Amino acid sequence: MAKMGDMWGQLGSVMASMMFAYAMFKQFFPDNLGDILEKYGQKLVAYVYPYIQITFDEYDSDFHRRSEVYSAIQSYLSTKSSTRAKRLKAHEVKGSKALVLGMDDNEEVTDEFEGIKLWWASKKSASKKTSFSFFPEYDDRKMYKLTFHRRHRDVVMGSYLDHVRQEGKAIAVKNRQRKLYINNTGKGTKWSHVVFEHPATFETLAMDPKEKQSIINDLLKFGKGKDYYKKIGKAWKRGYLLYGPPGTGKSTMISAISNLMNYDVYDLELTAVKDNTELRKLLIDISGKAIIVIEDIDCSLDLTGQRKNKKVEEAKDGDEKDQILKKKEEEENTTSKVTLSGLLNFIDGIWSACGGERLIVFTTNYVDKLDPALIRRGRMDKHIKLSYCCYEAFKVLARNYLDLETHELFGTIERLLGETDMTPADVAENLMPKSDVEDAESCLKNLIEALEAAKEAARVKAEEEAKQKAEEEAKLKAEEEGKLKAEKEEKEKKDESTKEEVKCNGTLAEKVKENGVTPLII
Ligand SMILES: Nc1ncnc2c1ncn2[C@@H]1O[C@H](COP(=O)(O)OP(=O)(O)OP(=O)(O)O)[C@@H](O)[C@H]1O
Ligand SMILES: [Mg+2]
Repeated sequence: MAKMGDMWGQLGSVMASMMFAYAMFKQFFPDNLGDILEKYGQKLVAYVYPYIQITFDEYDSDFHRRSEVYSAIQSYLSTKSSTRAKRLKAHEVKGSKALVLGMDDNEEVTDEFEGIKLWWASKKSASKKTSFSFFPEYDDRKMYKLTFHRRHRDVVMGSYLDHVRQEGKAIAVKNRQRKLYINNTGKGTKWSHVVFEHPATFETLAMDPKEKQSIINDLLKFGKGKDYYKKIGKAWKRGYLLYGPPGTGKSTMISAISNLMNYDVYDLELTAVKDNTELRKLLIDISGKAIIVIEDIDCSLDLTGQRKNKKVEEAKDGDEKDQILKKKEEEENTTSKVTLSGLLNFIDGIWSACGGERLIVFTTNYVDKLDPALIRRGRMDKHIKLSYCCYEAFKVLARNYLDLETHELFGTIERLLGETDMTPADVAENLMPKSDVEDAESCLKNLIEALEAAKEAARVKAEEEAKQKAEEEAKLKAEEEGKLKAEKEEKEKKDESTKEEVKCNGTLAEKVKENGVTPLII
C-alpha cells in the first residue's frame, strides 16, 4: 500500500507539473484549455486512483494546541501498532501511567472495521522555518494519514471515525493516572490533586458476596448507561449512600469503586466551601468519569441555622439575645454557609448535569440524623449498609491477610461472629501478623481471643446497662410512690382543715342563736 501510495503521489506530481507549465505559457494555448485540463486531470486521477486520504495534524493551527483527535488516534493506534507494526516508538504521555507505544514515523498499520480495510500511516515532515514561532507545528509537522477506498466513504465518515475517537478516548482513560482531588480553604474555589493509588478493590472488600455482586452489577450498568440515561431523559449520574458504624469499609468501598470504574475521586470538604456559589463553581470544575465524595455528611452540613434562630426567639432577656446573635455572627464568619438547598442543587440542579458519568457518594455513621430530602431515592439512588463483620466477610479477610481458604478454627470464628459484633477493621487488625514469627494459626487465635473478649465486654456492658436501667426504674418508682404519698398526705391535711372549719362554723352559729348578735370575724 505504501508503494502504491508513492506511485499515485508521483502521478499527482506529474499532473501538478503539467498545470504549472500551462500557467506559465497560458498565452500560447486556447482560453479554456486550463479548465479542460483540470477537469479531465481530476477525473483521470479519480478513475485510476480510487482511494481517499484524510490527514490529521498533531497541532490545531487555529488554536495552537495539540489536537484532541490526533491524541485519540494515537491512543487508538497504540493497541493496533503494538501488535501489527514492525517499527514502534515509545513515548511518555502526560498523565498516563505507562509508556505509550505508537508506530514509528513513516510506519503503516492496517485496520479493519465492519469488514472494510483501512490504512493508517504516521508521517513526519520537517518544513522550513520561515519565521520565529513558539508552536512546533511550523517546524516539525507530524500527522496521521488515513487511506481507504472511496466506496467506503459513507462508513468511514458515518461511523468509523467516530469509533476511532471513542475507542481512543476510552483507551486513554484506561491508561491515565487517576487523581484524587481535594478542595481546601486556602485555595478558594479551586481543586488541588494528587495521584490516586489506593489498592482496595471489590475483591479485597469484605462483605456479603451477594450484596457485593449486586453493587458491582449496578456500577457496571451505570458505566455503560450513556444511551439509556439519554433515552429516559435523566442526567447520567447516580447517588450512593454508604452508611454504617466506623470501620465497616465505607471509605474502602469508595476506593474500590474508583478502581473498578477508573474514575477520579473528588473528595469534597463541605466545611471548607464558603457558600452555595462557591459550591456551584467547584461543581462546574468536576470532569466526567468522577466520584464526588462527601464523607460524614451528617457532620459536614450545618443545618442548625433554624434551631439557632429559634433559640434567639426563645431568649427572653435582651442581653441573652444579643449574646446569641453575636456568637452566631462570629460562627457565620468562620464556618461554611452552604445550605441544604444549596447541596440539593449541587446534586440535582441544572448544573449537576454538566459533564455526565458521575457518581455522588455520601457516607455517614448516623443515617437517621440526615434530612430525608437529602437521601430520598432518585437523589441517593442506592442505600448501602455496611455493617459488622459476618462470616462471609471474614473469609475474604482471611484470604487477603493470611492466604487461607479454610482452617479448623474457622468454625469457632463463625460461631463467635454470630454471637458478637466486630467491625471488619477490627477483624483485619487481628488477622495482621504482628511479627515475622507469627503464623496464620496464631493470627486466627488472636482473633478468637479478641472476639471472646469483645463478647465478654458486650455481656458486661449489657449487664451494666440492665442494672442501670433497673436502678433508674426503681428510682422512678420510688419518686412516683413518694409523689403519691405526698399527694395523699396533702389531701388528708385538706380534709382535716375542712372538718375544723365546719366545726368552728357550727359553734359560731350556736352563739348567734344564743345572743342574737353577729360575731366579728377577722
Ligand atoms: N469491609 C471491609 N473490607 C476490607 N477491609 C476493611 C473493611 N472495612 C474496614 N476495613 C479495613 O479497615 C480500615 C478502615 O476502614 P474504612 O476507613 O473503610 O472504614 P469507614 O467505614 O470508612 O470508617 P469511618 O466511618 O470511621 O470513616 C480500612 O483501611 C481497611 O483496611
Ligand atoms: Mg471513612
